[in-house]
Amino acid sequence: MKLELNCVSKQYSQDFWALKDFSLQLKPGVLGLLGENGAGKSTLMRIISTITSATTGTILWNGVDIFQNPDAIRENLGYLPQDFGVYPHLNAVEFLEYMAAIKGVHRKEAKTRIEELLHVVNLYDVRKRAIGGYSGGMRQRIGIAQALLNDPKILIVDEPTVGLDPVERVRFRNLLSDLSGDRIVIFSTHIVSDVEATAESIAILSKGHLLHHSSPDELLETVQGKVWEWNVSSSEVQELRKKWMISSTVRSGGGVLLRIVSDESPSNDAQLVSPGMEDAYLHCISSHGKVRQ
Ligand SMILES: Nc1ncnc2c1ncn2[C@@H]1O[C@H](COP(=O)(O)OP(=O)(O)OP(=O)(O)O)[C@@H](O)[C@H]1O
Repeated sequence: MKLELNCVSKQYSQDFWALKDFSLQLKPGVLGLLGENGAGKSTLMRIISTITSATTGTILWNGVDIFQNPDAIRENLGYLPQDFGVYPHLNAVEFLEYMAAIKGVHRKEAKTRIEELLHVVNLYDVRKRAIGGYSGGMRQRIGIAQALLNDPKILIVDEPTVGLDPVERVRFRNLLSDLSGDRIVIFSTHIVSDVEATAESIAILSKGHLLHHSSPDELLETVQGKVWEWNVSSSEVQELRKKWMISSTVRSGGGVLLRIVSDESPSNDAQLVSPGMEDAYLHCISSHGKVRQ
């Protein structure tokens, strides 16, 4: 099972490329697609889902060109878009039956599958309640259930954790991780901690360019020996921001504990500390700061 993206680009206007020469090979497991707002994540996901066409490049699903032959990927695809809308008056079972009909899943098969999926996403007990009364996290879980109706080999979820409270976020990313198995799961987010725990590989996208693709450990390795903590007084912080890349500030005692990503020690008083994923992401984005369309 292999999804190969070769130099995929999307041009929206004469001088604006939302995606430029994006190349990646994907195998089963969770890919965390990390990038700020406007980085091009949704554009990429819509292209893979064959909803939007690419301007140039190719995507091969098990060797078959999906732009020439979109059905090859569509029948293997589950997609949860960012702006997933539900029918508030339907209950979970009615909604999933409706979605199964649209996807052409046979009625009898759909019944068993829906029952099974309601357990997987932990909504079985509330299956008869109107979806309009569900919390944000419950809605995202019904969204995942609809994306899984055809037991897809590729599951694409676009910023599913936006608006979820911390408990629901953890529950949702654990669910994605459980679902990966022999599937390719592509999970986009701008929240670093979302991908840290669940993704087998992380792709960092910025201004339409793929900046980095590796395992989480390899990404962390890029900032090994470059993360420092330094206690300063709060009046110094603003000035230090101009000079150093500060990944976090924490009030401590009368001062502020800065976390700085830098090749060199910012001060004799600074201490080298273990890097975190947030530091690595920041380092990656800023060291490619000159990337432009
Ligand atoms: N249909 C469109 N026409 C013109 N520009 C578009 C269109 N869709 C997206 N864009 C622009 O392309 C860029 C990438 O958008 P995209 O939605 O792919 O980013 P994203 O990483 O998913 O961001 P977000 O997290 O905000 O959804 C943005 O600057 C966006 O404004």
